[in-house]
Amino acid sequence: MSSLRRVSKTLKSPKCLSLLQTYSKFTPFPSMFRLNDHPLELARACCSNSRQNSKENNVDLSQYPAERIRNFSIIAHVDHGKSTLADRLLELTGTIKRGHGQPQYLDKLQVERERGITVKAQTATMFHKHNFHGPNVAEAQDPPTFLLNLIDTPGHVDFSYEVSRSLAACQGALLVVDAAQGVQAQTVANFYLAFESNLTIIPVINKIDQPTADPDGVKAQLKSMFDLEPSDCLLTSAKTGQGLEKVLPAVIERIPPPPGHSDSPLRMLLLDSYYDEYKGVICHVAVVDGILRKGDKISSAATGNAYEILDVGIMHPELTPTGVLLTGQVGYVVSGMRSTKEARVGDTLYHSRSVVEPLPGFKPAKHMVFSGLYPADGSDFEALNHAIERLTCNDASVSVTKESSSALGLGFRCGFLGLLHMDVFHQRLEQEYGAHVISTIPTVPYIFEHSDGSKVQVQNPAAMPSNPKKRVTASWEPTVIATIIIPSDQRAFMKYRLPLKEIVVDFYNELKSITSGYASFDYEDSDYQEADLVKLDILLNGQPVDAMATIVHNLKAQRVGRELVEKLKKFIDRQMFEITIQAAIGSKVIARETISAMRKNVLAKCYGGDVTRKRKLLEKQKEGKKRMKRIGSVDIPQEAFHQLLKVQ
Ligand SMILES: Nc1nc2c(ncn2[C@@H]2O[C@H](COP(=O)(O)OP(=O)(O)OP(=O)(O)O)[C@@H](O)[C@H]2O)c(=O)[nH]1
Repeated sequence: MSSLRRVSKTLKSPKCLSLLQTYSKFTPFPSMFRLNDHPLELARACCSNSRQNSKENNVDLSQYPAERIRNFSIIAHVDHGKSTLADRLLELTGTIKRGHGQPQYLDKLQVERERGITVKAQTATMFHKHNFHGPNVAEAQDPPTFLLNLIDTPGHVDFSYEVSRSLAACQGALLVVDAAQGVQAQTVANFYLAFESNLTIIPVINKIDQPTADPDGVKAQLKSMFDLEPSDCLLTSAKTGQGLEKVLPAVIERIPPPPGHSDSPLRMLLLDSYYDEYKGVICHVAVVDGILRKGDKISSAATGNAYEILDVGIMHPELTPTGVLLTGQVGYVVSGMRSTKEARVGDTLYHSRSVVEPLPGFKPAKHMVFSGLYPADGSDFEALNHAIERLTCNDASVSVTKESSSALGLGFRCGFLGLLHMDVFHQRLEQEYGAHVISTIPTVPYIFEHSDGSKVQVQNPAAMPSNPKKRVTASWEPTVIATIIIPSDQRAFMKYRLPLKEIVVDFYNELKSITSGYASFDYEDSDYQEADLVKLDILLNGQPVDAMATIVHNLKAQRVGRELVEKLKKFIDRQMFEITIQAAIGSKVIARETISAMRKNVLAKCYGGDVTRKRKLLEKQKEGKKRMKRIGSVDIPQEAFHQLLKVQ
């Protein structure tokens, strides 16, 4: 028997197999290992694997057991300085260079940079030396290094789902409050999110450099509203750097290390994902128990699918391969997931060979606003489908179902967490995927009861019968509990129950403008209440346009109908025939406008024989036509659809 066959036979003996199985629980073999492999090959593969696992790209994660890890979020009301503070902490730890020329480093999306808001939570890993026990112990000479995972979260109410998901990976949070503005509506909402998740909360009073800063006043607010001790508050200016040196020591000393058991079977929580053209789906994960190594075989508790870990690492601050993630660490994995449907946020990933109890996951996102999304050019349906699939990988809070409209063709009905969320999703589709999209009037999920006692939830006005009075016996609309804080001389804290539809369109902007930007607003969903609802149809030359239908309160129908037809008249160009625009409830027309006919000859001014000029004008006209949607015989510019979103 050759030596190779002898080794192979020995390896296959029952005793050796059971030893291997026990051993492999702790030291996974490279994925290409098979029992018939040559022992030298096997040894080489194991060595290179462990080298790669322990130290890849100069980051040796084996030095960071759970007690040297801190996972924390930065939460705050919008604009109180989260992203700027995150920048300073990344600079302080040398994770990014000072003056890297890109403020709000973690706001990576174009839409975030343009609007100056955070819409996606972002994670970055930092390393920081800290002398835990004071200067008298031996550690003072060479203080230990801690691995800190920072998650910057959005402040706007529409993205609080991102915040609650981020908190699931953390044991603590920096609650940032503007020293001049004090506690605002999202400060309250975010405090309770963190408090209910049992996180250690470190209050940070930021922007103390402002002339109107009142840190003592804010300390008193934090004490009276949240029972946070004034002596626990850190005072900082993320702009001047004042007080920042106290932030990371507070994180390390006050926030507990992640719990979890390194010797238990692997359980990873899938926090987020996005699609990369070269690597496929990249998942952000938190290792709750056990150890993950490159080459491991993992399974998804949600889908049952199995994958091999092709790459694993941390965000330091960009993807940095480490070959391994230990208990309590937050990082990324690439596992060959092809479709975004496979990466379910909140899923538990575990070693395929083990049996584990799935982690609790996240509460499903509650969709407040629904709107139809259609390709501006009907033939682009597949391209839009592809773009939506890719984008929902990075924004799992959007619900998508296919629908069709007689006016706009094949499209999608999407559920969003709010109007800003809808707007941002729309903008990301255009900017990141080049998709040209028409959105229909946003609607909230209404409930209708029919005479036979059956109830239906209607997310698309087109799905509601034209004459509700005949077939519908009762209707209900969703409401919210709104919190409004006005930090004027006499600080007012108001709580109202409002119909959701009322706050969906422009309520926030109006509130800001009538209070000169001082009021802040947040809401949580509440019960349904009975309401007298009707479907308002829009007709162009007598033909109802399903994509423009909307559901409104009977009392408001007249005003909304008038506004809609006036808006349409303003944005539809005169065409070669007369166009009538009507708003109707059932067969009753409640508003009407007419656009008179004209003959538009773009060449009319081109007397003389300049062929190139004529051609240019015709090309321009053709381009203009592309941005039109033909409904029946009427060309409607995309802008008209956009304007309708703002009515009500
Ligand atoms: N004066 C002063 N301005 C600050 C300070 N920190 C942040 N700012 C400014 O406040 C504005 C908002 O800062 P961001 O860091 O974007 O706030 P944010 O909380 O991340 O905002 P969202 O992500 O939209 O919720 C920016 O113009 C910052 O330059 C500070 O300490 N002092």
